[in-house]
Amino acid sequence: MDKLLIQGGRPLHGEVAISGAKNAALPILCASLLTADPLELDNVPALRDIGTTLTLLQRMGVRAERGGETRVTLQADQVSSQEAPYELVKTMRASILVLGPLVARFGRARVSLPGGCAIGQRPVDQHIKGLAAMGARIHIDHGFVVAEAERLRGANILTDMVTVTGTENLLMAAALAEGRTVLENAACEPEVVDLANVLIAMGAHIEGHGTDRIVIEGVERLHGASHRIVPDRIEAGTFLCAVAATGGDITLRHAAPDTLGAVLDKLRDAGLEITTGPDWIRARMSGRPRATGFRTSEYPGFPTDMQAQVMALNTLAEGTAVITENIFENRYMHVQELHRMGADIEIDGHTAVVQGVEQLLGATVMATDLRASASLVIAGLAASGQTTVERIYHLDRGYERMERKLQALGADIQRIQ
Ligand SMILES: CC(=O)N[C@H]1[C@@H](OP(=O)(O)OP(=O)(O)OC[C@H]2O[C@@H](n3ccc(=O)[nH]c3=O)[C@H](O)[C@@H]2O)O[C@H](CO)[C@@H](O)[C@@H]1O
Ligand SMILES: C=C(OP(=O)(O)O)C(=O)O
Repeated sequence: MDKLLIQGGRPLHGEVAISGAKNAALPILCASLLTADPLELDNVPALRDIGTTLTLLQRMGVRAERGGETRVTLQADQVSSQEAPYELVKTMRASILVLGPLVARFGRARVSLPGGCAIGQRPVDQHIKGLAAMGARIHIDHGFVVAEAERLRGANILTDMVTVTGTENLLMAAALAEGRTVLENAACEPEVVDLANVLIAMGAHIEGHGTDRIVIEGVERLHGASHRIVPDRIEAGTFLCAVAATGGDITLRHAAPDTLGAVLDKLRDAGLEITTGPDWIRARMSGRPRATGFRTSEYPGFPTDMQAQVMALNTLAEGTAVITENIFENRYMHVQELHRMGADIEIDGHTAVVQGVEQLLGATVMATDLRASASLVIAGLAASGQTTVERIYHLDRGYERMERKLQALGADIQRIQ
């Protein structure tokens, strides 16, 4: 299993290109199931999860052709199976995003329940509730969600909580349903907006995307489209945390600062000097960061996907930061690993109290989930001595060869087998 070897203490300098957003690309790849026409995508990130999704779609009969580094063309004109097997779904929970499109276009789906996940139980009951409201006959059969419907009917759906992939599944299903669907308590994330924009380009009638109330007038069929995936705001935030921890001066290219408001606010509070343009962010840091507490919440609040990374920054900060994780019930797996590097963090339920220390010490640590692995890399870049991060397949799920991007910024980091 690959590991990362990091010699800490080097400031970061230079430019880094931000890749397309994982959490936009995943639902948009699944949207290819909604039409027999080609869906041409650009700025698709080269990530483990993208590979898994393409494998899943190809197993169903979707044709997928890569054109160059970041271009993918998909065509679902020869789909032969509406099944998503456990061995793929268990490695990537976002596989549930084929459920809505399969039922909407083919009238049936058999998708494995994702199973457990490091950061929480992450059920899909709201996805099921919404599709049932649209007339799908759904039951759980030996660990699979089995759904059938001659044609989905529009419905008024109020989800019990804000769910990003739940909103996305129901948005895709409603695009081909008969009549009007209203999604209340919908997710407002930029990745949901990007999906809606692709669906509109494919001929869907959608209004209110980006707000908590989305109205969809279903159509008989959708056609192909071309689309460029939005930049990954979490990758951008991760690099900003890295330079805030190591010191230095970096510029992020192909970024979307307008999707990072809450994160930029907190990192400025921590002492990061940030300037932005339409598609770039420059960040300069000298001296020790200041402790910066936050509470995670749905967009546009502080994103849970940035919690572990800003916690890593806080372990080195001057003062005490109080962090509350409100989205997932077990998203502090990185804490025990940060402790191994000398961090002073106390957990009390959903709250973490981080007392900054002068210096972290390099150690061998183990990645437990995607953003936990990013927080360990950030800590290793700032620590004194060598840090080995094990099980970095977690990191590869959501970051495109992070070590190469960091090497280009001057970090001493190597991938080893
Ligand atoms: C591929 C993708 O886009 N992943 C993102 C998506 O995950 P994902 O869509 O899985 O996360 P949700 O927004 O659905 O989860 C939010 C909360 O609702 C709960 N819940 C959700 C659905 C459901 O049917 N029942 C239920 O109880 C979850 O357990 C969690 O506590 O949004 C999360 C929250 O912004 C991000 O951390 C993930 O990076
Ligand atoms: C939790 C995340 O992704 P996923 O929902 O794919 O596990 C993430 O991107 O931080």
